[in-house]
Amino acid sequence: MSIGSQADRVIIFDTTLRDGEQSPGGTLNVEEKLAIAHQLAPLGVDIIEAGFAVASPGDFAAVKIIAEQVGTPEGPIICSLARAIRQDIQAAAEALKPAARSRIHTMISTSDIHLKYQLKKSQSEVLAIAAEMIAYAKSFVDDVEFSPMDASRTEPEFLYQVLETAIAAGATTINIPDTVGYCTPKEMGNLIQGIREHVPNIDQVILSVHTQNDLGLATANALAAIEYGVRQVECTINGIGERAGNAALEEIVMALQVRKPFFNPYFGRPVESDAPLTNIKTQEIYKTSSLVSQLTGMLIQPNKAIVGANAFAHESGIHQDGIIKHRQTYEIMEATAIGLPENRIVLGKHSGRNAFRTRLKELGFELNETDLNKAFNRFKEVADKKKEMSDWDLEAIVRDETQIQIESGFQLEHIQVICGDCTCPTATITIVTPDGKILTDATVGTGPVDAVYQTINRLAQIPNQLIEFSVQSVTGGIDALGTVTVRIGHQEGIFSGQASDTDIVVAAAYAYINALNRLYRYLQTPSQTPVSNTHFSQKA
Ligand SMILES: CC(=O)SCCNC(=O)CCNC(=O)[C@H](O)C(C)(C)COP(=O)(O)OP(=O)(O)OC[C@H]1O[C@@H](n2cnc3c(N)ncnc32)[C@H](O)[C@@H]1OP(=O)(O)O
Ligand SMILES: CC(C)C(=O)C(=O)O
Repeated sequence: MSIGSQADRVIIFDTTLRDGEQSPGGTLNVEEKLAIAHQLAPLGVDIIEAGFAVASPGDFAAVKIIAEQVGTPEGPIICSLARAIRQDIQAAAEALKPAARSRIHTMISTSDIHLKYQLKKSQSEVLAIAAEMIAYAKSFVDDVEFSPMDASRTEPEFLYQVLETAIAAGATTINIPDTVGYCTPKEMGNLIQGIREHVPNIDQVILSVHTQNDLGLATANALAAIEYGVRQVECTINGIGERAGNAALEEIVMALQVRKPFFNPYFGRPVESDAPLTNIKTQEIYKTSSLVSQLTGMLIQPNKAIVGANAFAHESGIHQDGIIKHRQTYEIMEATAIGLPENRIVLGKHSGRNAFRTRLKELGFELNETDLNKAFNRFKEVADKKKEMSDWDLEAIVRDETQIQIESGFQLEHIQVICGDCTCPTATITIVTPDGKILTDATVGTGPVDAVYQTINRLAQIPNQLIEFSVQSVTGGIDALGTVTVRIGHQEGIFSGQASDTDIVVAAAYAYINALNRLYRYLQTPSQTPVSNTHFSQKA
């Protein structure tokens, strides 16, 4: 089957900042979105869906500043989502104005269940709205993407009709969302094939797919869609997103890279062709993944494909033996391909700034002198307690020491905790309040962390609910750095914080203070900040 005007490689549409940000508790503020967008550009994504401009003043500001700073003529296309509603399209167009190349992505549901219960509209009404709103979006930008939401559960005949109408109205990309992650890969293939056979003008546009991960099939479905001629995939870093998330960018890209001979024929190329299948600079993957995890507070499971801590680790003897004899016995790709360093020199308390700087550079962190010095001092402190510093320790340190600074908030001055099996866990804590007061208090709790949190609550006086508390050991060993992630709830919003230390009670205190500071900042300027806010990881 010909793919007509479709691209000769897979266009990577990154929606980390829109659908990814819909992860409960994983939302981002403007500075954080901008920091991620600045990393998505060198990663080489073709399109950044920077947000949903109409959703909040914060999201509008984020789309606008990303359009200004990242949407340069050489940079990616900047996109905003919009419902098929004038007000949404106007907001998107306005926010996107500064971008050299911009796209409005408008969508409306097409499945019977959505029409009946959500939109309360008939098929003919939806058809008319789609045509009118695509034409309206076209009056602002040439590049208009249309998504029939819940496409995979839409009656095929109606779907074909909507798509034909959307293309006639001026859509330049047609995106097929498996909104509820319901498809199997075979069904996805049939769905795309059906569209390509029954929508007469489909070859005039780029065909795209958006796969959700409810059944853990998002990447498989995206790859199946590619086999059937889709030339744009919508995906997110680390696969984050609404509910179980989206297809992970790093999985799709590395599958296309590692299995190029398998995919080449679907692009009409000889099996052995070496032409790239995406524009992604894979060496930027690891760095991007860490940044997204850090700023969203969404930890990466150790066994996550490509970017998990265990993805390139070999635990068992037979595997280690094979790896020593010949790497490819148990590795289908090299860690360096995603930006991890090849030779891991051991850093410890005797290491100097140069080795430290070099290793950070290998890991993808280029720090200015101030940040480097801060991180180096912390590195020395931790190295005094730990024999060996792993790459993950270094990342935790850089994460803690170099993130975007909170302008105002509480600071933890001192913490002392007494616990054991014959005493009441007691925490004595001193904090500095945002207006400079130094306050000290002590409280008993059911355990050391409970005592710490109760004491901080008495001092800070900001009511909230602890929703999640998790500790992750950064590396193995008794002296490992522990990273604590905390999520707290306050009315509609969820705020999270993260911090690392060799003492997990200390890390817990800093993580909690970081989350509280997010909440505090939100309470100071609610209209400036998204309703559901995110973590902030800072250890003073
Ligand atoms: C599958 C996806 O990921 S879609 C993207 C989902 N992302 C988000 O929703 C995040 C941002 N959303 C928001 O901030 C808010 O929901 C807003 C600003 C968009 C809308 O807020 P509100 O005006 O208060 O509406 P609310 O969210 O309660 O309900 C959604 C409304 O949009 C309508 N709607 C939903 N999708 C569409 C669409 N594609 N086109 C037109 N109308 C739509 C619904 O029918 C409902 O209308 P109703 O109030 O007349 O029943
Ligand atoms: C807006 C669309 C593409 C979406 O996110 C979905 O349907 O899941």
